Amino acid sequence: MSLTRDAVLAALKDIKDPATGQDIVSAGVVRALTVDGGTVRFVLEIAASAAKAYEPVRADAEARIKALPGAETVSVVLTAHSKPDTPPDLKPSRKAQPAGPEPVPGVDRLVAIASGKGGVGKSTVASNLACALAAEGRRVGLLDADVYGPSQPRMLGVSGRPASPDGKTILPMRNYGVTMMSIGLMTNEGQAVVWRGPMLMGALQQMLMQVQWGALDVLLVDLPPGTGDVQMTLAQKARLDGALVVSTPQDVALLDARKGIDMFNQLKTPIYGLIENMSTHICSNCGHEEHIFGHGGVAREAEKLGVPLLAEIPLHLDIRTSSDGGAPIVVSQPDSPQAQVFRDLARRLVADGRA
Ligand SMILES: Nc1ncnc2c1ncn2[C@@H]1O[C@H](COP(=O)(O)OP(=O)(O)OP(=O)(O)O)[C@@H](O)[C@H]1O
Repeated sequence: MSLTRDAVLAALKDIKDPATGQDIVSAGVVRALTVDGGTVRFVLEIAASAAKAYEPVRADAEARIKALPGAETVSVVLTAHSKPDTPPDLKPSRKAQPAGPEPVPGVDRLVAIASGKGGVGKSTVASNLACALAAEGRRVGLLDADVYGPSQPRMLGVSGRPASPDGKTILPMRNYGVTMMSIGLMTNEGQAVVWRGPMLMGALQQMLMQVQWGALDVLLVDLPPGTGDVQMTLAQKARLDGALVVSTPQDVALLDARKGIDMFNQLKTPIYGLIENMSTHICSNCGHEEHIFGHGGVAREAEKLGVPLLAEIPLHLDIRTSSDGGAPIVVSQPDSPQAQVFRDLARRLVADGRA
């Protein structure tokens, strides 16, 4: 029996909206529902501050739809409300946006660096990979789209405001051979920013399309963790060539990484591979190796998912201190074994024509 939109809506009507007490369909929380064969996708549009309260609702909705006859793949994402009352800081200068993904001008390849879970070292991988690609002679850009914790200015030792001489385009920053732009350079330092859906889209689109990236072999995009607006917007607005998914070996991180991979599959973005970070701990005093977070989990997961495991990056104090100090280990200790892992990753991506 094939799954119908009505059957999906009927199942969702059994779920109560915590904010209004109505069912989530009547409360207008369910948006952008598509039912395509056995694939069901929709968003739950909620207030930005209510994300925690709605996670059980999201999980419940996903479980109920999955249990319907004919349901195969179900994607439910939480997205923040679009209240028109707060004007965005960042106004895209173009009004009508063309539908469908566009190439980023001058950029040959657009590659996302994603993680399902926060704090797994996605930004550390992104900055080191960018520097390693630059060391291979590639023209590389890094767009820090981690709206919830932009860390690339600190990791790449970049500060100051990007200039906009004509008021329309933005000049990117540059360090260690990497052309970079970060959402953190466009907001005031230390200022908490609550991004709503449309603001995110505007800011991301502006950073992709209005920054003068110049001619680049590859533009890496450091995404926020998880599966939300930024990921969706990126895949819908820009022609994304592929994604690298970073995970630590723990089960919880892997579980989230799987969700990330599922999302990219649904967005039809090829997964170039998994990167295991904090793979083994190497003691900075004695060099002793220890598998703090377990070992082999990401390799097993990669095999299960049929994607390559591209790198296993050790947990090493120097990786953290170098990033904290504004010179990634690939730059500050290029001949160290830790830097070598990133350089091997860069070489592999170049050899495969992906960077
Ligand atoms: N392999 C590693 N060895 C040592 N420290 C690491 C390693 N990878 C990341 N770290 C440290 O872990 C912390 C989190 O890393 P990072 O900011 O790159 O994670 P993230 O996944 O981008 O986080 P967020 O969820 O905030 O975007 C940082 O202090 C970083 O220096």
